[in-house]
Amino acid sequence: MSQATDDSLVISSDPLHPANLIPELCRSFYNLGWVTGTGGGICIRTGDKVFIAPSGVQKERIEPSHIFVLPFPQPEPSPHTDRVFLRRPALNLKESACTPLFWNSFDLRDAGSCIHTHSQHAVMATLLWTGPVFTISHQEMIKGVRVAGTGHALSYLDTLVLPIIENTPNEEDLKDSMAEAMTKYPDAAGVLVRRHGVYVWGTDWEKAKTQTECLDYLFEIGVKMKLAGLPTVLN
Ligand SMILES: CSC[C@@H](O)[C@@H](O)C(=O)COP(=O)(O)O
Ligand SMILES: [Zn+2]
Repeated sequence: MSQATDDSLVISSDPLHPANLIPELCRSFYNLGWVTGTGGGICIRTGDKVFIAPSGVQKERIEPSHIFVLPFPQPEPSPHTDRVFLRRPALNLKESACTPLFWNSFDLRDAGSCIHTHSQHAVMATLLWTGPVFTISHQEMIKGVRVAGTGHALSYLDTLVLPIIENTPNEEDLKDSMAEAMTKYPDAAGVLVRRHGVYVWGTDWEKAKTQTECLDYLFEIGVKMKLAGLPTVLN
């Protein structure tokens, strides 16, 4: 495994540098209840570099020096190669267990950012929608979600459909079922994970963030509607 420690890749006075944005965004996601108890996170890809937070740490207390930088694409895997890094933190940290799932969004959707939340609204949606998809229609916030997460915006008249995959004991093991769901539902902007949370991506961090906000709103109102006995999809 590479031991690169090039701090210039993560130390910048630019507040919009990914290594500054990830800690700032994780703090705001923590306050929304999306990344508490070390769960959840966000990654940002700028062309050929991917910026990823460490695993198992308080996500609201990450510092730029804790960020991993990986090349995109990764070199071809072989029995003798491991994940390749351009920069690893000096501290004894491991990259987020979400890394292979974030990679699905780059490989399959050419995303520039992917967000993983443990929002209770997402988890409740996966409990009340017991089948393979979450669906909702006739909600204004549907217009803030894009086809495939990276295409054009949905219309008020579109029904939002998001696949739900089953959880696994280890986050990494969700990679294949997430990829399968993305292939089966090519227009979906994210993938829900039952009893766990959601992955949402976009062309850049701004669009990943606003789509996650719209989807979280739709999960919350959908759950409330279902509990109130109201239909969530109208004809
Ligand atoms: C409460 S621990 C949750 C983790 O196992 C996992 O689900 C998660 O989302 C975060 O993984 P991490 O490796 O800390 O980035
Ligand atoms: Zn998780």
